[in-house]
Amino acid sequence: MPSPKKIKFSKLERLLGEHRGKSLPFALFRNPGEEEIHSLLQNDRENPGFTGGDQKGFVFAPFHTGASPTLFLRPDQAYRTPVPGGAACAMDIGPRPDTEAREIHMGLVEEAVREIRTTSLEKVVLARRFSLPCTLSAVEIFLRLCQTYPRAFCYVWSHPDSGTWLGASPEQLMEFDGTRGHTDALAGTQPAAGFVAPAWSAKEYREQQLVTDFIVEKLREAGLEPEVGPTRDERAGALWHLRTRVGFQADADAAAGLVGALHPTPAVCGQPRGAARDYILGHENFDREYYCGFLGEVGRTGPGSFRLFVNLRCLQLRENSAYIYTGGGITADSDPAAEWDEIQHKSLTVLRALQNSPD
Ligand SMILES: C=C(O[C@H]1C=CC=C(C(=O)O)[C@@H]1O)C(=O)O
Repeated sequence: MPSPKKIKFSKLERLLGEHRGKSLPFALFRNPGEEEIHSLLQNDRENPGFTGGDQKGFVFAPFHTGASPTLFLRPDQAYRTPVPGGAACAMDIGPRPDTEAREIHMGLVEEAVREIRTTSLEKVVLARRFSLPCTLSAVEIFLRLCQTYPRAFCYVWSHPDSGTWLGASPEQLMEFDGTRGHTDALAGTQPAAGFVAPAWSAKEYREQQLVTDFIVEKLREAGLEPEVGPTRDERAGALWHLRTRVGFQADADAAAGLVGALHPTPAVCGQPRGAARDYILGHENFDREYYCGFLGEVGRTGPGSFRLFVNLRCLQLRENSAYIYTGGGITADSDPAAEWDEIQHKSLTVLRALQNSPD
């Protein structure tokens, strides 16, 4: 990978304009807490695939490998650009009420709760996709996400084999520096009213604990020693989640193998995983494609290193419209109306960047 050249935003926009004109792959991302945009551009349309080892670049993987390919971007050009200031979105916009969609989602949740109460399925994450008109450019939306969510992993990914996706993810799948790594168990959701963390119910703790237990089990199966941290409240835009960080020591091969073993975790799929995945594929009326997949930079801080995030709070940009994806974990105690409210709240993360003109 060439070492990234520092360029101004206006120059980046020009380069991207030319690149997009030729339908060539690129990824722009801003790491949590950073004030710099990283841009990686590939000069052809080849997909080298994600092979691990000494690879350097950016991976974009689907929820379910059967349906969409795992894509890998080789960075022929790499740039660093300060995030330009100014366009954060106001927080006062809400999703449009949609009675029919609400009924459908509540029906799905009711059916899943029945399944959970009568079978070995413990948790399943059920999602919804909806579209709305959008004429903003990908870069414009990306900037709004960066400026509005300084603690999220914000990205835009564009590839002829996947289309254009954007998001502001609060969830790290795994970070690994060559010897040490960690992964996050993130689940449980409540709307944020101010900066005081909410009180959590037993249902939310249980939903999140399932994710931590799954991660611990996968680490042990890989012969690694999980270092489980405390469970904390985590603010993500206008939401709170519960997060437990699990650290480990590993070599590069073991860490790469762990990515495959962990994905998709019960935070985006369910438990037991096979039954939850079958349930999702059989009941959701759309293809998740890259929603609930993972993405991130590979090989930047050394051979075998990576920093991967779960593709949540995301959208797919189409011609003059956007598909928004949002889901939530269903357990035996789930209340269908509350689950609907939860996914409506989650959709606000990207809706704000689409609907609100910052001018
Ligand atoms: C599946 C999503 O969120 C996951 C991550 C955090 C909290 C979640 C929850 O409370 O259900 C979900 O597991 C989504 O945002 O579409």
